[in-house]
Amino acid sequence: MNRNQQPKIKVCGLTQLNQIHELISMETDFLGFIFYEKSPRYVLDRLSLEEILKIGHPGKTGVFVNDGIEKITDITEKAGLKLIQLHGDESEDFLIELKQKLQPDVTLIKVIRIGNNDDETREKIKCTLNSYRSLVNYFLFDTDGKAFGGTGKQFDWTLLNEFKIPLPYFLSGGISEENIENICLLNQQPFAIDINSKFELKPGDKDLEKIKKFISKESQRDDLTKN
Ligand SMILES: O=C(O)c1ccccc1NCC(=O)[C@H](O)[C@H](O)COP(=O)(O)O
Repeated sequence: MNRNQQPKIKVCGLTQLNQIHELISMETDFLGFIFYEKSPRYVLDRLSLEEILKIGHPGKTGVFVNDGIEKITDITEKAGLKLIQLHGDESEDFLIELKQKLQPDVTLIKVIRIGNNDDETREKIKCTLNSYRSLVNYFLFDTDGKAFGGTGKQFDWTLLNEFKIPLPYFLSGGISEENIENICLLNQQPFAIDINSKFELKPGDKDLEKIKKFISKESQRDDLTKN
């Protein structure tokens, strides 16, 4: 199994320690913890900050939606987060201030939520890519819906082919074993794939067998590409 050439895997919405340890043994690259209280995957309903701190993994990612700087920096420190995913409408000024308050080794991901395939969406993507490219390490494209995230819905990936994406990016939004086949249609391959609700028994309770099969299939895809 060689996973060097293919997108990395992020599993988001984790709430159970036994599942987290299994995912680490499967070499999952990023573990996503949701600190948005309105999410059915709100991690602090199930795990304490001390428990998250004890998880030794370089891809511990905290997902925040329109939170204040103090809350984000406090949780980042107490939970030992390595990446922060900003999933709301955080402004550029907010990001500048946040970066000043965080340890320099914390990685930032700016989410771009994509709605309809129309000119308004194109403008939003273009503006966000331009304005945030020097402020963050990665972009993450997700589907815009009634909820901020975890919608289980896919956006029109072909929209991404209209842009030169200036940073490595995470592809997200309703990714499943079926639609991942279409990743080959993307001109610029994602740095990572973010999976969530399509791999759950119920919100926050992951289907580990399904994830294992997905990871193994992705690895085979890479091996086949090289043969
Ligand atoms: O998953 C949530 O409940 C959630 C709520 C609010 C903001 C973000 C949230 N999830 C963040 C993620 O990175 C998800 O993996 C992403 O939204 C894709 O989820 P899905 O469409 O279910 O695959």
